[in-house]
This record gives sequence, C-alpha cells and structure tokens, in this order.
Amino acid sequence: MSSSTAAVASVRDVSKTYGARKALDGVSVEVGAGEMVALIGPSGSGKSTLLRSITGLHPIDSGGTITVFGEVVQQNGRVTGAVRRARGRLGMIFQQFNLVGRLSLFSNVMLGALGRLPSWRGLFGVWPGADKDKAMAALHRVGVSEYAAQRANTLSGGQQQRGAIARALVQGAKAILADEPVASLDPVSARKVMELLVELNKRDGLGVIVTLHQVDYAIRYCDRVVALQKGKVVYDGPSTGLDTKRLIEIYGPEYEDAFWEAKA
Ligand SMILES: Nc1ncnc2c1ncn2[C@@H]1O[C@H](COP(=O)(O)OP(=O)(O)OP(=O)(O)O)[C@@H](O)[C@H]1O
Repeated sequence: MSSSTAAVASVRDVSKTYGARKALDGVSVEVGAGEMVALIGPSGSGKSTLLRSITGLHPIDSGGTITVFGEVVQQNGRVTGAVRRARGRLGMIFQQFNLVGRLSLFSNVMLGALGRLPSWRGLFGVWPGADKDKAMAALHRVGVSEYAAQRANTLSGGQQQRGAIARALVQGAKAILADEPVASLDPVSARKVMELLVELNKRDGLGVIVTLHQVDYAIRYCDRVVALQKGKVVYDGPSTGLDTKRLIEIYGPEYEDAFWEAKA
C-alpha cells in the first residue's frame, strides 16, 4: 500500500502506563487517509497521550502496535526507526503555537523546511529560492502572508496558530495532528483555525486528528468523533450520534461544561 492511501494512523491495543496510572488502556482506533477526526473526552482521559504516542514522543507499553502511513512506528514497547519518516509526514500543532517568538513569521515557517536543508543554511538565514516561494505560498494559503516579516511574538494567537499550520505545510505534512489548537484563542480566531483545518482536509486531502475540549466544535467541524474516558475509547462514530445520553456517558452529568459557546 502506498503512503498516500495508507491510514494516517492505525492504533492497535495500545496501553500507556505512568507508574500506577494507565493513561491509555487498550485503545484501538484507525484514522483513514483524508479523514478529519476529533478526539474528545474529559481532562486527563488520555487525548494528548494518544497523539504523542502516534508521533513516537511517548513510548507505549509492550503489546500494542502503532502504524503511521503503513509503517510501524511503535511495537513491543519500542519506538522504531520509521518514526523519523512518520514525523516528517505528520504536522504537529500545539495549544501554545510553538513558534520561536524572536524570529519573523517567515523564518518560523522556513524552519519547517529545515529537515531537508544543511543546518548552516538555516543558521545563517540562507534559504533556497524555491523554499522561500513555498513558505510564502503556505503563508498566503493560511491567510497571514501580510505578517511574514513580523516577529512571531507580536502576532495575535490566531495569526500564530495559522503560521504554525503554514510551517506544517512547508514541512510537507500529509496529515495534521493538532493538540487543543484552539484552547488559547478567542471564539472568532478559534472558528477561523477550525475552518482552516476543515479546508485543508476537504480541499487538500490532509488527514486531521484534533483534540478538542469543546464538544460543540467537534460536532460542528468533524464528521467523526472518538471519545476517551479514563484511557479507554467509549465512543467512536459520527459526531451526529453524540446525543445527551452519550455526552453524559462521556463527561458525566456536568456535560454542558464541555460546550464552549452556548448550547443551542
Ligand atoms: N509524563 C507523565 N507522567 C505521569 N503521568 C502522566 C504524564 N503525562 C500524562 N500523564 C497522566 O496520564 C493521564 C492522561 O493525560 P493526558 O494529558 O493524555 O490527558 P488529556 O485527555 O490530554 O487531558 P487534558 O484534556 O487535560 O489535556 C492523566 O492522568 C495524566 O496525569
């Protein structure tokens, strides 16, 4: 199977133990190429641990297997050599944007190309023209090209997050793994970032796995939802299937607290 048609991630019987606590407990889930899936669940249910396990940042317990675009990245409690290639194909987006504040937005986006460049070029700001064009095209694509020369720490949260997505595009990511990408944003910026992820998914065919605290955003922007509770998958299906009964099963009786904007 070619990497373009293989599943973004295939997670089979994965557990992750910290001391006496099971952050993930027998999780199996597959996200197909071109799918957009929301990962929801109460605080501490294992959402970030699952994303980080897929990228090989957290070695999982022995017994489970994780493949990314058809290549095994974790097996027998070990992260395999294929993880580097997998990381190149997965663009990671974080709540706190993870841009270098004192560098321009443009330089930050160029860092996405660093994996393919000799390090002295990056250090001295000598970028090949084709990469520069690619970076500007990516900034344009996410709607922040007019801020290219501005230092990242002077940009709004929404602009920084869109810059982080541009960096993932320049990196050549085939899928985006976003860990609470809108948690630090105001609702207007949050909606724009979610709409951008949807557009990259629908128009460019990028797979998207996004953890969200806000159930309303999961329902509005993602066709499929995977819900975790205490490290186990308690729901995997269409977001339209998240009725009140399901939400109480996932979040308990205070489930309305998991809605960001007013519940219709
Ligand atoms: N490095 C670590 N060491 C010890 N325990 C950890 C570590 N990372 C996560 N945990 C524990 O694993 C469980 C799952 O944490 P995780 O961050 O994956 O949850 P989450 O669903 O992403 O939570 P939140 O929505 O609050 O970000 C929690 O009980 C957490 O305390």
